[in-house]
Amino acid sequence: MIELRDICKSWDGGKTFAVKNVSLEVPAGKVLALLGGSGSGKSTTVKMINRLIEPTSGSILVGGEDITQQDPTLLRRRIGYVFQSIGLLPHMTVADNVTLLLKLQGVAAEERTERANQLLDMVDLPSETFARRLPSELSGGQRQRVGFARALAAEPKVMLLDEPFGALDPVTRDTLQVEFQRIQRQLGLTAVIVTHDMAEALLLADVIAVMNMGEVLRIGTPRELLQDPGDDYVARLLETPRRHGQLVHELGS
Ligand SMILES: Nc1ncnc2c1ncn2[C@@H]1O[C@H](COP(=O)(O)OP(=O)(O)OP(=O)(O)O)[C@@H](O)[C@H]1O
Repeated sequence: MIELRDICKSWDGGKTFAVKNVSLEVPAGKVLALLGGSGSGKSTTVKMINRLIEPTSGSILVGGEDITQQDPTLLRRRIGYVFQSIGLLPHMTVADNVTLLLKLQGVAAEERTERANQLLDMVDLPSETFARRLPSELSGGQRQRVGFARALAAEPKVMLLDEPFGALDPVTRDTLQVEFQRIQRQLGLTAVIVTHDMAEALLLADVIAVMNMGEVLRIGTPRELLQDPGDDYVARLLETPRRHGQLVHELGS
């Protein structure tokens, strides 16, 4: 469903590379986690899939079609995008934020209201309570749910998520991760999720691509990485969730 072929991105005419020779495939209905430290090229990679950033070289296919042949605005309507700062419009109600794209597409008001209510219920924000609120009247976790609902409004088959849970407290984060997984499976979404958290990648992804300094160091299923990290950096990333799990287990036994 998503294919990156030998993608490079340089911001300085080829002296350095933010992303270097990245090739990845995400089959339909699967979740790929792009995992790595700060500045490793994760966001740049994901933003090239919806043409917020243009690659220096290489090609990207979504649904088998080269995205450079597609109108960026239409492409972005087909691809849901969730990011940490969410970007809700402050003067619009939650319902209007969720269905803004549908309004731009000319969908009638009555149908938009119905769709907003469905989407809000789906992300566990009961519409009778939340639809008429303004973003400023929500908690961070609730705003992030609205961001999800908005990304789902145009019924995308592909979803890009850039650190969607990064700013949330651990309990809200855990709840939203589980809900994302439920919705992703229910709708059969193909997703790329950017994270620097190995535990999150292990829990949510079918395949993990570990990035460092713009390159993909290792690709594998969570099980494959756990059984054979194949690289010192990957092994170190795996140590933290393992050690935390063991410590918690020991404390409780
Ligand atoms: N607009 C830009 N102009 C110049 N350099 C950029 C630009 N955007 C990103 N970079 C550089 O590209 C590299 C990769 O950045 P990117 O945002 O993809 O990293 P990341 O892995 O998502 O990091 P983080 O986890 O901190 O968000 C970094 O060295 C960054 O400084």
